[in-house]
Amino acid sequence: MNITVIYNPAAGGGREALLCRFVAELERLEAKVRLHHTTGPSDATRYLQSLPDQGDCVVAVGGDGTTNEVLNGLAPGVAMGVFATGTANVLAKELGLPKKPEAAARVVVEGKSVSVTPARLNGRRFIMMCGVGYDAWVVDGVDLSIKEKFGKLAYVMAMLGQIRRYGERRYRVTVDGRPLDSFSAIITNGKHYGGSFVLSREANILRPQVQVLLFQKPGVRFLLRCLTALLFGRMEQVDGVASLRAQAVTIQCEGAEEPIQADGDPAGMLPADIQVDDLAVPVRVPQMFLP
Ligand SMILES: Nc1ncnc2c1ncn2[C@@H]1O[C@H](COP(=O)(O)OP(=O)(O)OP(=O)(O)O)[C@@H](O)[C@H]1O
Repeated sequence: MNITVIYNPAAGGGREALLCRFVAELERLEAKVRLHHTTGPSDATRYLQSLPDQGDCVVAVGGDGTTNEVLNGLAPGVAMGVFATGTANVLAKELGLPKKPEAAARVVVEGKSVSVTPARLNGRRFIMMCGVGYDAWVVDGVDLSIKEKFGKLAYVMAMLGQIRRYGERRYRVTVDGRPLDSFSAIITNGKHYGGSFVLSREANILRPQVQVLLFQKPGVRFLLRCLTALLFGRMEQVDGVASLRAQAVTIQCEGAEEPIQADGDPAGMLPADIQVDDLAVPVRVPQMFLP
């Protein structure tokens, strides 16, 4: 098996020792490994696009941002693997990927491939989720130096910092042609969010559709109810949260510059045009994986 490993030395504060163990196990399993260290944002995508042959599988070693950049450079038909060394690692939680480097390497070589259909946000692919409103403000508000030192705590601080703003913007979200209003929206491919929290029990990463969660009531008390429900995996039961399956979504916000996040990183500004992609990606998962 020919494997291209893309390692982000900045993800999760750097995990060089884990990378070495991961690569050693791949080689022990007789894989031929080509290793690339990313040099900055978008480097993974550019590097992959420059390769005449990416091999049988490209493995992202990093967090969800690295996986996103690998996904956007992946050639059609090439499988994608993940060894999660980032901060939140939502995709790894969704796919039940092991944390230990040796076990993660075995999934790449000895696991199975499942078809995951990403979606496109303004033309660029994402694999887990994108969002506007509170969700995007939190991603935008993360202090990167705190994230580097203290990991997930940076997200908690950003969440607290943005709570008061919730409800200040109303978005027009058109879900498969149906116009709806919302004070925040998350468009998700999978069930998980922010690590191991379950955002949507309706979502299924193996289905070529996205799940649209709309937060349709304003007010800090409503937001706190939603955040509490997230802790217990009961978001879709909250009165005022709508959960809809969709193929195509547009999001607009009149008269304001509003950020979007995709796979946990800033992804430009509204308006947003989100479409389920035409092409599925084979993703390496454990033999036992069930969605
Ligand atoms: N050499 C580098 N130096 C600094 N940043 C980099 C480098 N290579 C890639 N990046 C950027 O680092 C960002 C963060 O990486 P990533 O999201 O994988 O890790 P994380 O934020 O720790 O994890 P998670 O997204 O799971 O919380 C990516 O968006 C990528 O553009």
